[in-house]
Amino acid sequence: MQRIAKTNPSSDSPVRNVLNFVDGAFVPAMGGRAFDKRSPVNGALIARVAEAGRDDVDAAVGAARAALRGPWADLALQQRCDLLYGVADEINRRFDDFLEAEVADTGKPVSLARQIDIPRGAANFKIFADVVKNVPGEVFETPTPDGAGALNFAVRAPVGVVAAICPWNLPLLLMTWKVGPALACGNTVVVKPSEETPQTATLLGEVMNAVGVPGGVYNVVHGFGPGSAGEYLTTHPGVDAITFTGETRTGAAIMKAAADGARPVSLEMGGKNPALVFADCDFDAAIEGTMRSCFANCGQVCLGTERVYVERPIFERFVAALKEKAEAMRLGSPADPGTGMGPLISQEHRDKVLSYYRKAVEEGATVVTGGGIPEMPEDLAGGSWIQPTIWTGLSDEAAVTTEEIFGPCCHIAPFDSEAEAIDRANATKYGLAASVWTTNLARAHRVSARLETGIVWVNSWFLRDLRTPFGGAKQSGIGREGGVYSLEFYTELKNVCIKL
Ligand SMILES: NC(=O)C1=CN([C@@H]2O[C@H](COP(=O)(O)OP(=O)(O)OC[C@H]3O[C@@H](n4cnc5c(N)ncnc54)[C@H](O)[C@@H]3O)[C@@H](O)[C@H]2O)C=CC1
Ligand SMILES: O=C(O)/C=C/C=C(\O)C(=O)O
Repeated sequence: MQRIAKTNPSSDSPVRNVLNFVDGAFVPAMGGRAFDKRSPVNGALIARVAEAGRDDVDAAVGAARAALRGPWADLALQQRCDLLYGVADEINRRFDDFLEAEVADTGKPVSLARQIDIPRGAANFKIFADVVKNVPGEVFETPTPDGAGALNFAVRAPVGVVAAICPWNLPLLLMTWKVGPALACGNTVVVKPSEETPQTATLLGEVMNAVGVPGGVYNVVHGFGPGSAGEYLTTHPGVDAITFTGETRTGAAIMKAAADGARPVSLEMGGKNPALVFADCDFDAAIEGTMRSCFANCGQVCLGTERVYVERPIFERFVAALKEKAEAMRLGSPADPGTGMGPLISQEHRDKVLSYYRKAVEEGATVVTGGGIPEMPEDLAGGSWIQPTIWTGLSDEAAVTTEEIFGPCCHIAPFDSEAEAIDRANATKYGLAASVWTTNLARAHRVSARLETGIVWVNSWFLRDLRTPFGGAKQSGIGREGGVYSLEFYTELKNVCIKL
């Protein structure tokens, strides 16, 4: 096997050569296969990515197993945590490299990735090192017939080799949200990044090597889902647990794969998230927040709002204000600090989003703004650009108001009572996140309590505290991650009973 020290050995070429990372080395696919990665901004070829076959996945899982039993298990908790603090520091030291790679893969504005994606990549290692060092334990004193008693206490052991199947919308953020807690808990990992965003996971391999994380602790295999690295990894018998973020249908397929061997899964899946805007809200804050929740990252955020319910007295004003904001948003080169919105991830995803834009019209929507492909300068014309779009006038049963679109779009509908707003917000198979905009504290409590979602933001959106439980209800997910809640998935609790 050819072993290479850096992610991109042919760095003089504008087209990168992105390799798998197995047992601490960057390696091409054993079968020699590779696929193209194109820029969402202009369609140019930016990378050739090694496509892992069964043999490559097998090697990665084998390396992870060996490290789990060997050098990783030999480290004391403090040493393990020190390495993870080192990873966080090294990501920050190489901030611009990560930023460049993430923006190249996704086309998202540099201003957004600089503020959210890359800092969270580092923070996800630090928080979980803090958590595992500080998590308290419990002791039960158990009476026994001889009067001497017994002590029961639970210790946490790593669950084993963890497969992390990752999406393309927040690649580094969501991948490290899995890898950070997995490693902090003493597991080893094999990551399968999305085929659309191979670079930052690969770059993280360099970071792992630089700070001295033993080979095999962190592995990356590239490829697609069915019939490719995703399927080979999730069906591999050497994988002990699977964590996934992505579409609900894919999550269901992964659950089926995990059933073989009765392996645990953590699933963070789709959403059709509502925002409930009451007439007593701080209007400007509600507009600003809804603007972000609908259009940030070109609408490609699982927590994003696609259904907006506005109390009737402020409905017309709200629609007009959101329209004005959407139309003022600047689409353009990610490098330009004034760019508010980049392209969608790919032409394929744009086809999907555009099919909903057409469907909205067929279903009788009023197109308040957008609805198509924007005019872009010649150098960007080959990108997967799309207009931010707002509709009104659809029923709650329309495809556009019930199915996850994952684009920069929302439907706005009026409501007349609190109970009606809650019922309509809950009338979905999804249950990830909701936003509530009101200055009435009692209402905020009442409504939050009745919303069937894993997360409720009141007068905010995507305001994250990494200690809090994060995950979805209904078909939006299984399990919660964040702070100590991540330990439920990434560790096996073992009770030790000592007879005194
Ligand atoms: N954070 C989220 O909730 C995300 C939701 N989506 C939704 O999913 C739709 C499709 O986007 P995709 O990237 O195709 O999402 P996806 O769910 O198909 O892919 C996510 C990851 O799973 C892998 N994968 C796909 N099928 C697999 C299988 N059978 N076994 C193992 N791994 C598999 C993919 O290669 C990728 O790494 C989007 O239009 C959007 O609606 C997409 C990305 C993120
Ligand atoms: O902030 C997090 O930990 C996770 C955010 C997840 C998404 O935004 C997503 O999956 O789109």
